[in-house]
Amino acid sequence: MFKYLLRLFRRRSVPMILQAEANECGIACLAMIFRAHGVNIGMRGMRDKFPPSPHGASVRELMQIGRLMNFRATAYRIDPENLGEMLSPCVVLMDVSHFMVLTRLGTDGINLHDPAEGEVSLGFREFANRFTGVVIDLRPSGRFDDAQKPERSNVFRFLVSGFVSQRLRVSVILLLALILEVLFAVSPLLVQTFTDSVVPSSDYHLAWLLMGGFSLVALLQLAFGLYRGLLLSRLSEHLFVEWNIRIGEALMSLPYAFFMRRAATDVYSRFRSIDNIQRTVTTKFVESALDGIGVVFTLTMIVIYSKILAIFTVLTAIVYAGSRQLTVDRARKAERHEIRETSQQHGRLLEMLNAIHTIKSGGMEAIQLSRYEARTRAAAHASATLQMWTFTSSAIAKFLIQFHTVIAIGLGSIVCMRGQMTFGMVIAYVSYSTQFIDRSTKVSDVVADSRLVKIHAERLSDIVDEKKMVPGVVHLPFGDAIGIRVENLSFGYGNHDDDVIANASFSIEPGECVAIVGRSGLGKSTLMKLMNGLLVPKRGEILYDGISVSSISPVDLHNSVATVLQDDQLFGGTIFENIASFAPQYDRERVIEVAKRAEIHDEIMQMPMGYETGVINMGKSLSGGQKQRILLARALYRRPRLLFLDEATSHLDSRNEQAINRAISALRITRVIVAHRADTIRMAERVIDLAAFCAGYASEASHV
Ligand SMILES: Nc1ncnc2c1ncn2[C@@H]1O[C@H](COP(=O)(O)OP(=O)(O)OP(=O)(O)O)[C@@H](O)[C@H]1O
Repeated sequence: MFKYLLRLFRRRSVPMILQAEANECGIACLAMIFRAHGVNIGMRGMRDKFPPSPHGASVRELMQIGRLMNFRATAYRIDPENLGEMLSPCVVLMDVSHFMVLTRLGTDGINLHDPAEGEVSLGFREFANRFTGVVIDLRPSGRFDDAQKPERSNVFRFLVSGFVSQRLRVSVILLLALILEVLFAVSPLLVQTFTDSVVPSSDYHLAWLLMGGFSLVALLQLAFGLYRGLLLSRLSEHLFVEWNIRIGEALMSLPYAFFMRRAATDVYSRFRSIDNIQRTVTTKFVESALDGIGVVFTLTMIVIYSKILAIFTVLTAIVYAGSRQLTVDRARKAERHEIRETSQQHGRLLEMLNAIHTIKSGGMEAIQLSRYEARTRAAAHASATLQMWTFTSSAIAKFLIQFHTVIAIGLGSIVCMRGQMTFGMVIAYVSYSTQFIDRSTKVSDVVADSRLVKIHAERLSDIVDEKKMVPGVVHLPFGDAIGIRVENLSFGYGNHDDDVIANASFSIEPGECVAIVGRSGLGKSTLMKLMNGLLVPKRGEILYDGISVSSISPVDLHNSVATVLQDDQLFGGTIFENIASFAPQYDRERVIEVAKRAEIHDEIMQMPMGYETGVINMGKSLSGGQKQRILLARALYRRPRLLFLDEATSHLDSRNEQAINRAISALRITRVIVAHRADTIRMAERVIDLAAFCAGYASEASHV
């Protein structure tokens, strides 16, 4: 009870939670409101509890989620000028279909948490133009489940693990940095000795000695600096490889559903975040690791020389640290914006390249180019804004260093004229204080940059912290063909969307050839992806020889089941490699044998390089029918005991199709075929009409 009251009286500060997918703005806004009221939930928790539909969430769905979380949810239609009646925070619908959280209504403007962009402030007029008038007000209606643990991210552990094998290298880099610090530290003392001892006493011998000493110090600095640079570049290389490979591994262990929800460019841009982190960590963090020690040492020295002058120097450093903190929020926003815009620009370019035939044949060059231009301009503007913040802080740093040097020399000269310091001491003081300012600005930069790096780490968290597939461990029993049993299977793409497959139950005997039919868009490919384990059912089960697909070991699945989907791809490499799925050692005889069965051998032999022909540009150099037959050969190469074919012969002429149908009919394995063409359906021993499952009743299919 006490905790509940405490929560009610606590000031509502709304945390910023960013969406990772285009369709998640609604649940991200709810997560912000829930967190503001003390519920421990983040995007991962929201996705688990309320998986977003690919089409996004409606106002009604968001209200339902609010109620399920013990919040009183009310939706209003309200004019912008009456918004003052609302208690912030609340969810507002902007730009037709984008949800944001309104956090503050002020006379100067309106503050919003935009899950796509971060914090935004809009003038009243701009807000009114973009606001749809729809508001969702959410307030706790009782106790909510407090037992949920706060979501912890594994990104930090992931990043640190990259350094594990580099402990020696990092230690040497730090040691060299320490030596360089010491060498830097003695330089001002040498200058002081020169000025105060050598010049007044005209001691030529000492002068030569000190010159030799200076030169030696400079040479040592050069040698250690070069060696440290070498080690840093090696460390950079290692981190780049290590982090990219580990993220690649994490990505590959994610379920297929993750990739269905994301644009490829979004995932790609998350890999770019690794470059950013690696560059900042190696060029700034590791390099500046000892700047903190340098700050303490140089501060001690300037205090020893003059306490009054030290106050001025420290004040200068504080001004810089303050200015950096003031600009870092803007810089963070600019960084987020830049990532988003650049990713969209790359996306548009990739889209154009992938659809180049459509563009060329449809004469759409100019219109597509103008769409690309708009994205490029937006990305360039975002990049320029980000650069402006970088330039601003470096210009402030340069100004303060220069200003400090001039004033320090001036003040030092006054102190010298008063006889409180020798001229050599003034020079040494100026030198130490400049080093102090230099190091303290670097420390401020590292503090500010760590907040920028956090943005990139959060983006990696989307891959690192996402729930991985748990690989099965059960082995399939030996045999020639696999029998399938589908039990009460239901599946829909979003939590709130209608089920595509509803309560389907049927079985396919080992060795049977079954065609799944139904009108376009009914769910044939979806059923096939469920049956081959790519998608996870919402309810019900799929069993191979009595074993649930999800519990079968991936190796057994790979060895026993092959699938050719409508949009399957070939990879850069030779035809040999593609048919053998890039196995390190493959059986050339078998490649040729399956290519003959897939009716593609003769055409491959007519190519100048035969099976060594490179599949340039992911198969675009091959005709649609040739590509399909190579994909079929690839499936057959693995000697599957269960074969799924989804429109696998749709590009073939009827002669080739009939020949392949004959070859598939002759296989003594279980075959599940999705096709529209009558010829292909006719070769099946049985037809399963999907309409039966979509109409809400399960039926055993009729025999042909
Ligand atoms: N990734 C997805 N996200 C959301 N909805 C999807 C997705 N893929 C398919 N759907 C929807 O699921 C339904 C079934 O699609 P599916 O591709 O399984 O149909 P199909 O019977 O194979 O169609 P076709 O014969 O045209 O290939 C369609 O309404 C489609 O819009």
